[in-house]
Amino acid sequence: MSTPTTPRKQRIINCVTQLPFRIQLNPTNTDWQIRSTTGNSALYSSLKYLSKDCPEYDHHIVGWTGEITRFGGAAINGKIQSDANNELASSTAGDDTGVSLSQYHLNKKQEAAAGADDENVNDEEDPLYLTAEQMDGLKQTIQDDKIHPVWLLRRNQSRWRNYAEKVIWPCFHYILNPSSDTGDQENDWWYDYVKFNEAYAQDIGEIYQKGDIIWIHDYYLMLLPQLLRMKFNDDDLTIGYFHHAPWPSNEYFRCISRRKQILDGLVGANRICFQNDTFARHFVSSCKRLLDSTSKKTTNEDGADQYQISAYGGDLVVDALPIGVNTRELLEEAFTKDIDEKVLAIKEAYQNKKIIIGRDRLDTVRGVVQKLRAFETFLAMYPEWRDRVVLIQVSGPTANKDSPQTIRVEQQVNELVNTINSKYGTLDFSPVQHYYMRIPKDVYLSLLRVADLCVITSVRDGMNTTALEYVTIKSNVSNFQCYGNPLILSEFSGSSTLLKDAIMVNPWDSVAVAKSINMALNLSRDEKITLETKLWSEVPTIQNWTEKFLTSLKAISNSENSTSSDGTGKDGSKKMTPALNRPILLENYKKAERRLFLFDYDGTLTPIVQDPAAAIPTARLYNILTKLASDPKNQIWIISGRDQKFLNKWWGSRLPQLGLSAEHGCFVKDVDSEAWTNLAEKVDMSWQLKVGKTMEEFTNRVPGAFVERKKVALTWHYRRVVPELGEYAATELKKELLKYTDDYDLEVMEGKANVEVRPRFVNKGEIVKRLIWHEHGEPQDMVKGIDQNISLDKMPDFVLCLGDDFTDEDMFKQLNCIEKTWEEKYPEKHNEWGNFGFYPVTVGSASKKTVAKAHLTDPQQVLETLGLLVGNVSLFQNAGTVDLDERGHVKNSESSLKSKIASVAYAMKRSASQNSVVKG
Ligand SMILES: O=P(O)(O)OC[C@H]1O[C@H](O[C@H]2O[C@H](CO)[C@@H](O)[C@H](O)[C@H]2O)[C@H](O)[C@@H](O)[C@@H]1O
Ligand SMILES: [Mg+2]
Repeated sequence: MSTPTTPRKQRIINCVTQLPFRIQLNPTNTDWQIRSTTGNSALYSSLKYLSKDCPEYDHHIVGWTGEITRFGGAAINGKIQSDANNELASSTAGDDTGVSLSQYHLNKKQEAAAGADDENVNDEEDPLYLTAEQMDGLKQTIQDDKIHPVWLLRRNQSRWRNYAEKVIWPCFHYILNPSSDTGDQENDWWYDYVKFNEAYAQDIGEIYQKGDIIWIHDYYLMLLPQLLRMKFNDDDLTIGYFHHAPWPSNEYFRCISRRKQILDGLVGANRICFQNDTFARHFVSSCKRLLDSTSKKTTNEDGADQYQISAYGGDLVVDALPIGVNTRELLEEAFTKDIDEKVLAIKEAYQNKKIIIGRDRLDTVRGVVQKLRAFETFLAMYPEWRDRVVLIQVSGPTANKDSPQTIRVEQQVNELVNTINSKYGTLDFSPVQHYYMRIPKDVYLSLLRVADLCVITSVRDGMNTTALEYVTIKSNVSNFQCYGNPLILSEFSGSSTLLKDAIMVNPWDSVAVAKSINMALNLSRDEKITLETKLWSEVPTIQNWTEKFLTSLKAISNSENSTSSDGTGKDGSKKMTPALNRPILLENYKKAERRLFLFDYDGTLTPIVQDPAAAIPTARLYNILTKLASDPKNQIWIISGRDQKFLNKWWGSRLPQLGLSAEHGCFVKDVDSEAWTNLAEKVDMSWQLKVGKTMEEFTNRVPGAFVERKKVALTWHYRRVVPELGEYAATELKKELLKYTDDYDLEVMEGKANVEVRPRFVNKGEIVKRLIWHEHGEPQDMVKGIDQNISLDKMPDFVLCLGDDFTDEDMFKQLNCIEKTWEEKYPEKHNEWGNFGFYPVTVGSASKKTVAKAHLTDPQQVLETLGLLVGNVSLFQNAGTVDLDERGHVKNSESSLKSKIASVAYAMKRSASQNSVVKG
């Protein structure tokens, strides 16, 4: 009799920037204190909900420990202490069973503690120094096999935050920092940002199981989706990314120097979700502008807009799902006897006064300055309210509290508070009560309850959870007449599209805000209740948000797991192309005798730029190709859509050793020759008239478009057109052009922001076929037919074919086809890597739809790879992503070696001192 098997629970790996607790060490003994953190309450309550209330999931949390510090207070022995704001830590990690830290982690930590950073050597005063006993203490304290800390123990622990907090965060909130130095500092920050993401990828690698759903949160981890794709190269891998912050307009986003890398990292996800549709749209337009992606707008099951993005040929879904709050728990916590008393006490303190509350972080975007200005205007405009209203403003410190901008905001706030209080206050009453501090949750809840009005004037935020919490509290009918009081909300807050029935204001317009405050305070009870009823129905619960996000990810996972016969997902979209294995390529290159290089030009050897005439080769590219061409074993061909004129100007006249093929195979110039063969000579060209005319008509209607007329092919370019219009016009143009294809045997091709027409019989694949079935090094006769009886040892034994575009797929197909033929014809003649040395490599992301066998991300990586072959670039520089050793140093780097040596030296020093203690 077979025993019934329990179905496997769906595993969720939730990746957050920081675990929901802080780890602190008692300075006087080995006790650890683990406290739940404040802030991020919505996200953490989602984690808590998944861990506690969703038995259908096996929920794992991966997150950085945050800065591990010492604390001054008394130790709490081996117990996790939760504070009022969040209890996740106690709920998920509170019992004393099991061991959460794998030996791997502890070893890592121990070595990190013992080994020096590249810039430092440990000493016992270092707050990061952990003895073996302290380590054991930590091991016993964090006991949960569902929580996976990411240890990043370099001396300067906050380094991991720099790029996210100093570059990304400001830009995402429409703040552009002036460049402070030559860019070196930003480079360092970026380097750490990459390493931070790499560390997560490494740790997830330890726990990942096929079928897991990975959910990544927010802008510290934007490279992680693609890193995981590359790591697992698993068709079943489902990755969702939720962006909690705002996403700026492309005009801002494109100011980030690493903008492409960031997008490239994100598009590894299957679904990317934002707080509202505006952010989703901004993201889509960033992808269109910077990644050349296309998008299709549809609607999701809730009837909201959804975008199907095709980035580098891979598909992903982009939409909005505003986060919610744990309304049930909040109401339970807010309506207790203890808080009743606090509410009464506040009311008592401000008798006969209306209470306006504000709770914001004190940074440049939360609009505290704007709020105070508006309040000042309000008191000036409505003298009748002067001693009848108090504004209780609680401002919490922000992560960037030492930045000059934050310091300036602090000064402005202090000045405004003083001005208002001295102008409109009396000896025994100040109309603004400003508290610059973190307040405990019970105080916060009391304020929400007692408020007659809440004013939120942020100039930019993702989702203002204070707004949601306020509306939740006001939904509860209780004593103290606090039910249904109104909310004033900035139209720039991410929550404004959700809480449509709040009283909307422009925080930059003090007079309008002042009028709104007056109006809100004068609302009748019925009006307030009507508003609140509507608002309350607009607040999402955290449970709903969590479930909706996961349900949509599960749907993606199910559809992609049901593979079609060719082994791809149902829609064929998420078959991942692995990164090119460059060390093996190098080895194969070295051993090969007859090497053939087949290079596409635009988007492969040079980056795509606005103006085709500006896509010219760099000196570095010349150097590398000159070196490559100087090796007699090498034959190099550029097979491009460009015309002869362009290729001659930049290549033929400078490096005649290169073979050239222009206009997708219409014209060919052999290696070491100047003569061009026209393979389209006999083709009827009368189609050019009609096609040209149609293209011109579209050009006249679409500002920014233009026609590139080559000898044979005609190309309609729309890179400079507004993306949505360009795409629409290209689709329409294609429809028109398809009308001519049968009469003239033409092919209409969609390229990168272009539509191109050429005779069907030529394509890049045909050229490749000719070049491979050929005696290596001998001159080509382009008119003669192909001889497939040529012996294998005369044909190339190494073919590196690189291309970025749709037309390059013909080359890859041809290579795959020849490889197959050779497999059958010469089954015994594989090289030592089990193949024939063919490398069809696409230039683009891993998620691109392609028949290539590997990928390089961009022309930069192409150059590095070619540089590697000619010895210009070391393997380490060429690594592409940063490969870390177990202490967070780049693998095989000098600092890694130094750190290892220091670690050994330290261990020896320790054992020597222990021995002397024993002897003593
Ligand atoms: O086969 P390729 O060498 O990749 O050439 C394909 C087409 O490339 C050129 O257009 C593309 O690159 C331009 C420069 O970066 C860019 O501005 C344009 O939007 C791209 O479509 C070229 O102008 C075409 O003639 C080639 O067919
Ligand atoms: Mg190209």
